[in-house]
Amino acid sequence: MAYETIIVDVEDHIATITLNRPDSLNALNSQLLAELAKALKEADGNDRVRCIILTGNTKAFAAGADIKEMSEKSFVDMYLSDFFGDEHEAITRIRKPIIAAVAGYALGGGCELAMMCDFIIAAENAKFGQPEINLGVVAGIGGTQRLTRFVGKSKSMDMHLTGRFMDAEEAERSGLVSRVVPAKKLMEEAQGAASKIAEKSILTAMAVKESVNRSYETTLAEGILYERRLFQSLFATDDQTEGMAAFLEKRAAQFRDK
Ligand SMILES: CCCCCCCCCCCCC[C@H](O)CC(=O)SCCNC(=O)CCNC(=O)[C@H](O)C(C)(C)COP(=O)(O)OP(=O)(O)OC[C@H]1O[C@@H](n2cnc3c(N)ncnc32)[C@H](O)[C@@H]1OP(=O)(O)O
Repeated sequence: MAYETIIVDVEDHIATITLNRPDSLNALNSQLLAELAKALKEADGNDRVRCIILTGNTKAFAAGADIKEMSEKSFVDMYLSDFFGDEHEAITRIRKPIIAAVAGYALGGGCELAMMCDFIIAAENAKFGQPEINLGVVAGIGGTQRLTRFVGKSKSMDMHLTGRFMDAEEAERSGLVSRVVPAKKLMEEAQGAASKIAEKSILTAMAVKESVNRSYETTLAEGILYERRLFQSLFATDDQTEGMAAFLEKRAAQFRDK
């Protein structure tokens, strides 16, 4: 399908989705979000795809929701349509791993989008923030909830109340991002991580994603039980047999998603 606001490239079992509204620093308008939802769903359903990378350009991952588009909305518009409700569902239902490769600005909805991915690899020039307070609103798609869980109340409250940005070094130090690399190495690093994930059993990769995400939804005891049942259930797969046999035979495992 031809997209206008994103670019989709599928190669070597990796789907790379690039946000492509450079004139507005990839502001997330309804068209881009609809195209992104469709592309993510297609990648998730494409048997050739084993890992997804979501990225922007060197200046911006996404500078947030499109302020011009939102400025024309009323409470009634937002509430009756449950604005952004479908978008949240669309990304949280994706079962394959999604890596956010962030350079430049990831602000507001851009930061929230990156946090909904499975992990973030940041370029040294990345800047994260939830500056919605400057617009007279709070974050609207998980920013106050995920950032607080990821970096702690004090830093999250600081960022939401002051609207300040955090740079890549602070983001890594606070646990928001997994790795920081030179901007020119960002896609190489993200593709390297995606390639490693693509070599694993998709069954196990999906189970890992479910189990880690479950830790934000339940108690420790319930989460440990959920994880243990997933661990036990994977012993019913050929991939577990292959993985352990390969180790003992000192060879690379050949997983077949069975
Ligand atoms: C489908 C799959 C799942 C998807 C789910 C996740 C996505 C959810 C998206 C919706 C989220 C809604 C809830 C969210 O919490 C609400 C928000 O995001 S509110 C917006 C928050 N962001 C901001 O407040 C940042 C605004 N921008 C700035 O502060 C500055 O632009 C900057 C980033 C500091 C850069 O400053 P400069 O370098 O000076 O550049 P300019 O300001 O001149 O910008 C260049 C150009 O881009 C336009 N622009 C920048 N940001 C936005 C924006 N957010 N919306 C619209 N347009 C933007 C700016 O107007 C300039 O355009 P020009 O004037 O040149 O035409």
